[in-house]
Amino acid sequence: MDLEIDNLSVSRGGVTVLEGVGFRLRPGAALVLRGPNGIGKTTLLRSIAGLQPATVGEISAPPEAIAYAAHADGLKSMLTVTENLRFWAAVHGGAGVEPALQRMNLASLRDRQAANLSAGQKRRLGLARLLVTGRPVWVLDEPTVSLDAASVTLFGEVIRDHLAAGGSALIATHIDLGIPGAETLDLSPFRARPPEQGGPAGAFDAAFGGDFA
Ligand SMILES: Nc1ncnc2c1ncn2[C@@H]1O[C@H](COP(=O)(O)OP(=O)(O)OP(=O)(O)O)[C@@H](O)[C@H]1O
Repeated sequence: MDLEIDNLSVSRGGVTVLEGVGFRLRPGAALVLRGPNGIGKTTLLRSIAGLQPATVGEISAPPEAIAYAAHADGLKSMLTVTENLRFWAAVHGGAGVEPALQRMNLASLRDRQAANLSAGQKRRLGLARLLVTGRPVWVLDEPTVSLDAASVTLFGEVIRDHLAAGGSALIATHIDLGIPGAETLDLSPFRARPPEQGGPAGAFDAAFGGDFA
């Protein structure tokens, strides 16, 4: 499924942070979003995932096509690793949990409560969720935070397999995930301009100065 973004403006706390964002993500493709802290990467990804409305513009793919991995892993701390994956598989009606356990190197932790996982193990479980959704468009917000080098390499392979199977991935990341052919989109040119420079009312907030300087 294509993910096509056209002339999108997104806001945070009532303030427009990005405007005029457009790109197309085809099956088998990956697009890496870049930009300094505070530019609006998370805000853009949340809007594409359907968690908050865009103020202007169009998003072609329905939220049901999108698997979103946010900063927070969204784990159910009292459930085991396997139970967490079963829960998400049931919610999404996607694939079985065993391949996801194996693929994200979680098999030896299958019966451990999520609350008792390390930060990197929690992150691997959060990413394993992507595999049980069966959804084609992965939207990933800094997915490698807390992962060690081996797990970063592993997750890069998981993404490559997903692309080879016809999926796609939109990724905000500051590190190289080793995905051949991945394109990069720098969000800096889409930063909302202050009103006196022709931007929409409310686009400027003095508090942004530090991040955008
Ligand atoms: N509730 C809010 N009200 C006003 N502004 C907000 C609010 N929440 C976040 N912001 C601002 O919106 C801007 C975009 O934030 P966002 O988290 O999307 O940036 P980001 O590019 O993902 O940053 P990072 O790389 O640090 O994760 C930031 O300047 C942030 O300070």
